[in-house]
Amino acid sequence: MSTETITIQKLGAQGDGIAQSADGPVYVPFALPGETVAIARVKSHGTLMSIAAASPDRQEPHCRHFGPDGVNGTCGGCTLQHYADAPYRAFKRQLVVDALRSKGLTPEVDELIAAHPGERRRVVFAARKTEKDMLIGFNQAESHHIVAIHECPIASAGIISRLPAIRAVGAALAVNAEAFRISVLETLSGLDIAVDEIKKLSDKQRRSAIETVLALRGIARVSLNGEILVEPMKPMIDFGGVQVSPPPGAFTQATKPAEDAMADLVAAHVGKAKRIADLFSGSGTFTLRLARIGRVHAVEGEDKPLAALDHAARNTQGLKPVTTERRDLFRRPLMAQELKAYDAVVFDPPRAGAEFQSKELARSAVKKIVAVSCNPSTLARDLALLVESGYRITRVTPIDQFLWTSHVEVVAALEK
Ligand SMILES: C[S@@+](CC[C@H](N)C(=O)[O-])C[C@H]1O[C@@H](n2cnc3c(N)ncnc32)[C@H](O)[C@@H]1O
Repeated sequence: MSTETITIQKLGAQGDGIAQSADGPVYVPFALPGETVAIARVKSHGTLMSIAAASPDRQEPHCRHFGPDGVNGTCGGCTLQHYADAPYRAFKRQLVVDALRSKGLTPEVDELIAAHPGERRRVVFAARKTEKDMLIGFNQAESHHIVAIHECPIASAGIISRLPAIRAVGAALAVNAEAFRISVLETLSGLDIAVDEIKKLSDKQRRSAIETVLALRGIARVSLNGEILVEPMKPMIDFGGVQVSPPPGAFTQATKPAEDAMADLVAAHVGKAKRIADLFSGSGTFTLRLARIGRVHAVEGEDKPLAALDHAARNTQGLKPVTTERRDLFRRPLMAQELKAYDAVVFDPPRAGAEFQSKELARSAVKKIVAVSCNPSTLARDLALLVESGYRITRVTPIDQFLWTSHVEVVAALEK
């Protein structure tokens, strides 16, 4: 390890400060562009030791678990909370601009739709039962160490106020000292808690866990490794005025404001299309809103979210017809021939993007396409395929739902 003083030039795609040294780039977490910092260096990784000249954009962090001096270690989330709002938002927008430019695409990119503290309704906690305590928190960056938390500036008040109940659920289910995960979704009827990575549970322990949960307030459901353990209330979430009960551990957008912003953009881009396909539909975040515009065919790889979506669509008045199809869109994308049935196609794949589906869309005559993505680099690859085949990008909007991180969502509209 060597110690040196360097000047940070920019932030990288993961949010680390990057400085150029004689032997290549050095990545320095928690350092900001323009700062001169002393670092302890191992190869290309620099640990921030002290700041010789701070950026005027450096601000007080919102959380005491933050940074190299974080209480009880450094929580691995929110690594950009010391960056002032305006440059932080400009950095996230620029990630999208740069990713598109790397594929030769130069559309106008909107300002970032901002996220705010207290909006996160979906939080995944790291947990471990010790002899003395039930630890609930977040993993320290690149470590199994759990930074125990009792507050969190990004999580919703409904989750933070129920941390004692979440801790009680963890304690009731933990078998031994192994680390496990507790995913919490705040729903209209209470918390939907999905516990994973606990392998063995005796019948006695199961019964006692159920009793514990039933005595707690504000818990709608607890599931263990995907199976419902106890469900005092059906967890319900609202997709544009339609109530859906998602399966345990189902994908939902992490914040309601970002979900609404994405859904509004998707609906606006789809316009008056009468025949719509919603690919990678999940439990119907976009499908159920789009069903107010035209008939929608929802395609998704998992059974349970589709069943939830189907049930909600069948029990809601005033929607146009909704059909569902379980299909592995990575192996079997909707082919150009099948795409003839639609005026508009929305696709919202996982981080890997939708390369094969984009190739088929590129061969199709679908008039409007809306691409939703949580990964600007795979999005850029997929959009480039569409642009090469004659589609025109009409709007690109970056949206923040993972506050103070380098993750950014994007909604892109295309026409032919
Ligand atoms: C980013 S989520 C979007 C879900 C939904 N559009 C929403 O906003 O809630 C991606 C979805 O793709 C689904 N998925 C993952 N791999 C898939 C595959 N190979 N084929 C079809 N769907 C897949 C996941 O189950 C998940 O529901």
